[in-house]
Formats: sequence, structure tokens, C-alpha cells
Amino acid sequence: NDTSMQHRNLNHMTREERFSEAMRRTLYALKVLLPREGWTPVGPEMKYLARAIKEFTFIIHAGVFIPCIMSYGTNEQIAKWFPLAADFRIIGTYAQTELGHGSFLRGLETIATYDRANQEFIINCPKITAMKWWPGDMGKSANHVLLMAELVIDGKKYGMHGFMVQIRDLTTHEPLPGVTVGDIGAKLSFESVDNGFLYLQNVRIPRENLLSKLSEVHPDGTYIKKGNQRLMYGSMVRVRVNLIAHEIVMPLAKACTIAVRYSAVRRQGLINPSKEEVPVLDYVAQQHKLLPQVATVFMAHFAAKQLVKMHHDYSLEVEKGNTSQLPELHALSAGMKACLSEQGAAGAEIVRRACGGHGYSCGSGLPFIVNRMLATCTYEGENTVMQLQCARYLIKCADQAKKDKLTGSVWYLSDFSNMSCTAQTFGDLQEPSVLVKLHERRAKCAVQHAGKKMQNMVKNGTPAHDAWNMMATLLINAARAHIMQYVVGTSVTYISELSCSASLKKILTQLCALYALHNINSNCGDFVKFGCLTSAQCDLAQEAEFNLLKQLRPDAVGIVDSFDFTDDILQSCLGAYDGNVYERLFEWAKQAPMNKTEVHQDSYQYLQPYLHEGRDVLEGRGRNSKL
Ligand SMILES: CCCCCCCCCCCCCCC/C=C/C(=O)SCCNC(=O)CCNC(=O)[C@H](O)C(C)(C)COP(=O)(O)OP(=O)(O)OC[C@H]1O[C@@H](n2cnc3c(N)ncnc32)[C@H](O)[C@@H]1OP(=O)(O)O
Ligand SMILES: Cc1cc2nc3c(=O)[nH]c(=O)nc-3n(C[C@H](O)[C@H](O)[C@H](O)COP(=O)(O)OP(=O)(O)OC[C@H]3O[C@@H](n4cnc5c(N)ncnc54)[C@H](O)[C@@H]3O)c2cc1C
Repeated sequence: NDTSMQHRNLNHMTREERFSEAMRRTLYALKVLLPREGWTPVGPEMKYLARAIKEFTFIIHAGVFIPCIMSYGTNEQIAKWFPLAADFRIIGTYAQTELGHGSFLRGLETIATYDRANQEFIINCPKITAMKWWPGDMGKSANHVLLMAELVIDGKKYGMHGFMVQIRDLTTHEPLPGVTVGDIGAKLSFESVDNGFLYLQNVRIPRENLLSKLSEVHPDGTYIKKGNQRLMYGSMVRVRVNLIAHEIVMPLAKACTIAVRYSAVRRQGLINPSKEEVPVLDYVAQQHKLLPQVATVFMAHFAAKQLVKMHHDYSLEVEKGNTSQLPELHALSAGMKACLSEQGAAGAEIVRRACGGHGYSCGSGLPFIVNRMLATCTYEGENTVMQLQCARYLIKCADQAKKDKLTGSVWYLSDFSNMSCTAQTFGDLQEPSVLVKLHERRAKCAVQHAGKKMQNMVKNGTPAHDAWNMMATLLINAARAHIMQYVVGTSVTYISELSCSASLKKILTQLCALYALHNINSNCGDFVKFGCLTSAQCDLAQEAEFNLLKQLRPDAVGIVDSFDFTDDILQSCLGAYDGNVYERLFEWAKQAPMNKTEVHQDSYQYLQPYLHEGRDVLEGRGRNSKL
């Protein structure tokens, strides 16, 4: 209710206005509304803040830079940098991606050379492709970066390390000597974020600015490893775990709220010719577009909660020096981020398109969501690369399953019990336990299929790396199948253990079954190819999905209302709670800058001569053209 937090209409603002407004609102929220002892930008309030603000800035500062200080810094370094960053007295970003490399981290070219005489690191981007490119908050906001660079001592390379580098003067905010920094320009979305470029030339930093939890350089240049070097990748794992809730589940929930509410209001066409126009939500085709996406919100939310818990438990173990869970967590977080961002981004576009022309209007609030969700398929690990990372782990586990009983998220790879499906009716296929088994069997077969294909190629003399490259599509499918069985399995467990009313549990169980059946029907080739379902059972699976659409239709609006987004957050003429779509759209359009004058003078000057000729002809004073 604080007017300082109300959103002006973003679509009618310039990019620079949105950048400034997001910064004002974010700092107001964090510094005025939230100042409490012990508050940190990575605390529980963030999920409320992320809900409460449609566009905020300092996402990387709060979501990546600060957690990295905690992950990579020694206690002394944390004590120095964390309070400054948590209180926004320094603004940082995570500068890893370069103009020439983003996915292949071993190819990064920025160099940090140790200067023993002065006990400093000299940071250099040796060529244009080494320039840091993309980091959020870096173009105009950040005065520090957590720079990921190749450490070099006496000509020897030690791999990627994290360095704290100041890039702007703390008084004037001007770039420091050797620093060329700026905004990378207009993007598909994230208008309020200053993703930036950073070119460093002979920038010197003290030895103490190497974040040294995992390794350190002594004054004489001796390099000491202090832990599992794969923890150097740990920040990416944490962000992949966290971004699912913030950047996939929540935006998709907003898009579904808008599209379902609008579909309940928008009347268009007839089902029964003798009756009146129907709300488009009565069309089964519309239900088939919208309701599986609503189900995805819930299932992704449940699976993400489980992943966050797994990451939390893993983090406690790492503190004790036990990193044994890291490979599974890396594979699961990479696969979940990739598969759920793929589903979420596609789902947001499906529901946008289901809103017809008004879904194409920025006044619907949907283009903002769709464009922003598209970025989740690229940042924090491009999806293909992430799926292949997940597949790499699955293939290794499938080999191990031949001799060991596996546990954790891959346990099903060593489950050799009879997994044939005996479903005789569509009701059988709505049973959670049947759906879980079907997904486990499909995943197991997909992983084994990809592995077998590669083994056969290698047996016939193909080098392993070529076999891997040629079977990449099968490997990606195996990763998707693995994640789908994880999402379905964890959701079924979560719902069964949820203490809630029977009516709510019934709805959640129906949504879970809808999500699983929609996935089966969208991938029935796999389910038949791997012998999970017969062709007749595939027909039953379709019948089962349609039956659930019918059962869920009456509660569709109530279900999205339960996401509880305010009109101010949705910023949607189609999704406002009162359903006054047309009045809101008209009011919104009238506020467009184009309409601040009746005649748009800048364009009218070009049109005027022709219009006056037309006027003269029509008023009998001019000659008509020969056309
Ligand atoms: C004020 C409001 C605040 C709101 C806060 C909200 C917070 C939450 C929301 C956050 C918003 C999100 C914004 C994100 C912005 C975007 C940021 C970025 O994009 S940062 C840059 C991200 N970049 C990447 O992810 C790069 C991807 N590439 C890689 O990770 C690696 O290059 C690679 C894994 C693809 C390959 O690495 P490489 O060293 O070549 O490894 P190999 O493939 O050879 O594998 C070797 C070995 O290492 C293991 N491995 C690889 N990665 C990891 C890892 N991350 N963790 C653990 N282990 C890892 C791999 O499994 C192999 O193991 P092996 O046993 O040998 O099989
Ligand atoms: C909105 C946004 C915010 C970002 N914020 C940050 C940030 O704060 N900090 C930061 O460091 N970075 C950030 N990034 C950069 C992001 O991490 C990279 O864009 C991402 O890692 C992909 O790297 P790339 O762009 O170099 O693509 P590349 O790695 O060049 O990949 C290009 C394409 O090649 C294919 N490909 C690449 N490798 C493989 C492979 N091994 N197998 C098969 N196909 C492959 C894929 O199709 C891929 O899409 C951001 C990016 C975006 C879009």
C-alpha cells in the first residue's frame, strides 16, 4: 500500500527511466521498508520482495555477488566484504562470461598475473574476446566485480579463480584507470538491468583480493589448493537452484493467472449454436493450453522446494568437508534449470498466445513475462550445455548401476523390478503411483538407450568424444526424461505428505496427474518405443488427460487466484481481479505517450501535403490522380 512502491506503467517509460525507477524502488524497498537487524539480501524476505516488485535491479548483486563472497571468501574476506555488500555500500556483480566465451569456462581469456615484487595481481583482457560481457548490474551500477579469471604465476596457469576488483571510484563513480565499462545496449528483456561490458587493462589489485576459501597465493607466489576445486563452480549451482522459484515458477504463475482470468471473461463464439457466446475457457482446446501450464507451476514449485532442501543439506555437508553430494547436485540443478526453464518459457508463450490479440498487447502484461522467461534458457548455463552435463552424470550412473545399487535421484537406474504397465482404464492412468513408475521406466530406458548407442559406436572404432557428440540429441532426451521423473516423483511424494484439507489434496493430486499425463501425451513416442505403454494405453492416457481438464475447469480461476498476485504486480489489463478487461485496456491505451496530443506533429509534417491534396480533390478544387 506504500505509494512509493506502486508501479508506474513500465510500457510507457523509456529504458533509462525504467533503469532509474527500478533502482529507486529496489533501494526504497531494501533500505526503507526492510531495515532490520540481521536482514540480508539473500534472506527469506527476498522471495516476498521478488513477488512485490515487478522490476527490480541489483539481482546479480544480491542473488550472485553476495552469495559468492560467502562461498569463495575466507572468514576475514567475508567479514570485510559482506557487510559492505549487504548494506549496498558497495555494489557488485559476478563477472564471468566474456565476449568470446560463456559456456566453456576453460576457454575464458581474462588473466590475473601474480606480481611477486609488489604482491599484487595484474588483471588483463589480452584481446577483445576476453572482455567481460553480459554481467548484470555491471554497466552503470556496480563499483566492484567478482571477476572470474585465469590465475597465472611465473607463467604457469592455475585455472579460473575469483578476484575482488574495484572498477569505479567510490566518490565520483567514474571508472578507475585501466577500466573501460558500460552498458551493452538494448536486449530482449531485463530493460531495467544494466548488463554491461568490462575491459580491463593492467589493473592492479592487492594479493588479498584473491578470494581464498578454496586456494591461496602466498607472498612469495606459492600456490596452495585448499579444497575440492569443483566448489569453484559452486555459485552457479546455487543460482541454478534458486532461480527456478524466482525466475521460472513465479513468472509462469503470473502468466497463468492473467490468461486463466482473461479466458473466464472473454466470450467468443458458440459451442452450442442455440446458446449464447461462451467464455473461451469453456473450449477444451483452451483448457488444454492453459491448465497443464497451471499444473506446471505447482509441480515445478514442489520439485524446486526439494532441490533447495537438497542444496541446503549439501551446503551443511560441505562445511564439514564432505563434497560427495556435489556431482549429483550439479547434475540435478543443471538438468532442473534447463528442463524447467524450457517448459516454463514455452508455457508462458502458450498461454500468451491463448489470449489472442490482446495477449500480444503489452497492456496484457504477458510479453513482459514471456521475454523475461526466455532469458532463463540461456543465463546461468545455456540449456543444451546444462542438459549434457546432466546426461554425463546419468551415463556414468547407468554404468555403475550394473554392479551397484544406486541411491538418490538416480536410484531407478538400478531398479530391475517388473515395470510393465497394467492399466486397463483411463482411471488407472490417473493413479499417481502408476504415473511415477511410467516416468521412471521411460527415464531408465532413455538413459540406457543413449548409453548403448554410444557403446556400440565405440566398439565399432568411433572415438568416445565423437560418439558423445553424435548422440547428443539422445543424451539431451535422457536428461529431460530424468528430470521429468524427478519432478513427478517428488511432487507425488510432496502432495502425499502435505497436511491439508481433503478437497485441496484432491485438486493438487489432479494437477499432478494432469502434469504427468500431459508430459506422457507430449512424449508418447518414447513411452511406446521403450515399451512403457501400448498404443491402446496411449489412447487411455489422452482420455485421462481430457477427463482431468473437465474436472479442473470449475476450479481453474480459484486455483490461479490462490497465487495471490496483486493487480499492481500483474500490471495486466487482462488479468486484473475485477475482470474489467475492456475498460482497463482502453484506459491503458489512452495513457500511451503517442496519445498525449490528438495530432502527432512529428509524423503529421510528412503526411500533411498529401492530405491537403486529398482534401482539395474531395472539395472539387484539385485534379484527381490518373491511378
Ligand atoms: C534485490 C532483488 C534480489 C532478488 C534475488 C533473487 C535470487 C535468485 C534469482 C537469481 C536470478 C538469476 C540471474 C542470473 C543471471 C545470470 C548469471 C550468469 O549467467 S553467470 C554465468 C553462468 N555461466 C555458466 O553457467 C557457465 C556454464 N559452463 C560451465 O559451468 C562449465 O563450463 C561446464 C560445466 C559446462 C564445463 O566445465 P568444464 O570445467 O569444462 O567441466 P567438464 O564438462 O569437463 O566436467 C569436468 C567435471 O567437472 C564437473 N562439474 C562441472 N561443472 C560443475 C559444477 N557446477 N559443480 C560441480 N561439478 C561440476 C563435471 O560434472 C565433471 O565431473 P566428472 O566427475 O569429471 O564427470
Ligand atoms: C539476461 C542475461 C543475463 C546474464 N547475466 C550474466 C551475469 O550476471 N554474469 C555472467 O557472467 N554472465 C551472464 N550472462 C551470460 C550467460 O551466462 C551466457 O550467455 C551463457 O552462459 C551462454 O554462454 P554464451 O552466451 O557465450 O553462449 P555460447 O557458450 O557461445 O553458446 C552458444 C550456443 O552454442 C551451443 N553450444 C555451446 N556449447 C555447446 C556444447 N558444449 N554442446 C552443444 N552445444 C553447445 C548452444 O546452442 C548455445 O546456445 C547473462 C546472459 C543473459 C542472456
